[in-house]
Amino acid sequence: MSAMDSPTGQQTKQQPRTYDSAFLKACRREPVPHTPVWFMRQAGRSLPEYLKVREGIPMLESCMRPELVKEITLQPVRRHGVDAAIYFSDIVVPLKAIGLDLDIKPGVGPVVADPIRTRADLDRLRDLTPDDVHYVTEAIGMLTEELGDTPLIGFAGAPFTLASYLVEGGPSRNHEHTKALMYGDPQLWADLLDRLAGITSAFLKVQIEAGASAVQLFDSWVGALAPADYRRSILPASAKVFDAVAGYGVPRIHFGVGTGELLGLMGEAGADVVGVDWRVPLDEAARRVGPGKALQGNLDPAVLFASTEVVEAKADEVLAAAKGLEGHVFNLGHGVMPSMDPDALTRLVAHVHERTAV
Ligand SMILES: Cc1c2[nH]c(c1CCC(=O)O)Cc1[nH]c(c(CCC(=O)O)c1C)Cc1[nH]c(c(CCC(=O)O)c1C)Cc1[nH]c(c(C)c1CCC(=O)O)C2
Repeated sequence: MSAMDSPTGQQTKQQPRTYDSAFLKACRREPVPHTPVWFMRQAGRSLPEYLKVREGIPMLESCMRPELVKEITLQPVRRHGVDAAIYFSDIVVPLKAIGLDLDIKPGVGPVVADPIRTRADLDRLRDLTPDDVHYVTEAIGMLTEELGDTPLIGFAGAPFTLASYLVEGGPSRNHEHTKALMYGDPQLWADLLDRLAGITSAFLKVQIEAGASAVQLFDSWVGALAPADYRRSILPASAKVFDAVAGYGVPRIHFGVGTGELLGLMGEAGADVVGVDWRVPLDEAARRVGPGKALQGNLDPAVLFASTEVVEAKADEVLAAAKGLEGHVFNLGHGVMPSMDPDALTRLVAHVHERTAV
């Protein structure tokens, strides 16, 4: 097989269609025709058309049906006119794909039957091969065709956030078992994160080679850690993931919640774009991250429950704080909530486009 027949060859051929999009330009810190907008969790339960196509199909099963994944990924692009699509999946999909016994419980989140806490448990975390997630390659192939010049963002969970679900056995407020392992057995912890970094890298590579134009690494719960612990116990594994996909030249976005004290380190791990939650204004976030990186964020999602005037005024505050940035991708400070009014999101996209049009 020659290089041009390989999935990588296809990627090279597809890249130009999305290359000049506002989203990718902002990620590369180039001038943009308008500030690009997308929303974390834009595909999902805030949309009636999502609920309709998902009816009776469990979450993880829906992630393995390419036609359905394509439809759900496209829904927010059609409805809101966002500048990028995010691949419909979940951070636990690659873990399910290597055979772990886990499920996503509605209203709860990922639940793992047998938590991973000992060295012997590590054997259950085998490497991920493209074959394990053939449905991802298939779905992305169909998606990039339909999306045309709208970029598709691939994503994965970062090693810490995945470890938290695996070690706790489910969602956790305090991450107590996870931290006990991290502090109590640093070598086992490092080996666990290294393994997860390998799985995550392989999963992101599959998405990029199938045609994703950017990737986001979600470390949603890493804000639970102090900077010194992040640097020692997390950064090496996240850096391994970013290094593994550096050669593709697609922008790498890194996001977590409550990460005000970690923004600089998350950039250092190798992100091109650092996602910021609503707690730190973007001008201050830029000081913490330093030069050479774009920022993504950061309207408080709860603002969307206020009146249109309030939403627009708060969005303008975000845009004002972003004024001097090298590159800005507008987003919420965390995901869309299921009870949000989809029309408020559509109006917000139009408002940001209008306000920033050059
Ligand atoms: C921590 C995390 C998870 N999953 C994800 C993260 C990181 C992002 C974040 O910080 O919010 C990532 C994720 N999960 C999902 C997406 C789809 C793409 C998109 O952003 O639109 C993405 C990017 C679909 C989903 N993932 C999930 C749903 C809801 C399941 C359903 O529709 O029945 C969707 C659409 C389930 C899920 N999966 C997870 C949680 C916490 C939940 C919610 C549990 C609940 O309240 O029901 C784990």
